[in-house]
Amino acid sequence: MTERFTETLKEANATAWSDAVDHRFVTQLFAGTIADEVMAAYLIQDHRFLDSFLTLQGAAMASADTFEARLRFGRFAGMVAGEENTYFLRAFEALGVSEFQRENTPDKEPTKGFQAIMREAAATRSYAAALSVLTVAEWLYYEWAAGTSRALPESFVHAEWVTLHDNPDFNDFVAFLRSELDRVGPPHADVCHDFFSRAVALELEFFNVAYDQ
Ligand SMILES: Cc1ncc(C[n+]2csc(CCO)c2C)c(N)n1
Repeated sequence: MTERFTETLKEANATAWSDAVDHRFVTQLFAGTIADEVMAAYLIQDHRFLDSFLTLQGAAMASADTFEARLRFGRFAGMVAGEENTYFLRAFEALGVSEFQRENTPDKEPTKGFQAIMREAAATRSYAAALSVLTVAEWLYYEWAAGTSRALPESFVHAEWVTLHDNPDFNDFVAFLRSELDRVGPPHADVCHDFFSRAVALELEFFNVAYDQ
């Protein structure tokens, strides 16, 4: 049997991929030992990431070649815009992050990098390009979160950040993205490799800079 296209993409970026999935951010998140300042710095940047992510998802929805896919993106966008946004607001309150602090914290480099690559992918109007970036953002998070044998940390700030990325809806969406990219990617392999590998590098940097205070 030939290998899935998405598996080939991941293998081409195996080192950066596993450095991100096994990052100390993940280990400390599960252990509940992550410093509040690190978690706060990460979530301030990630809330902005979510904004550009939703923009790219809109582009994927527009460029998708089937009605089924458009429905699937639409359902997921509703979920992200609803529940997920309330997590951020509750977490900011629990961590004592004020609106003033959020508004006056500059974008870090990987946040800017993600905003740029998402705009770039959307501007290509290519479904395969948009999927390449979205698949990294979802699948990589699925891989670190879906450690079934690990107990959940106590604080909801930590525990919900795990369960948001390990639940049936999310896991199903990751499977959907992969199967779409397997289906439409191969004729555009170069474009997919390019976007995929830049997105993996940005994911790793995104974790790294949460520790720069
Ligand atoms: C840097 C960064 N990369 C990926 C994700 C994961 N992610 C982003 S949007 C989204 C959809 C709804 O959860 C998911 C899973 C993240 N949060 N931050």
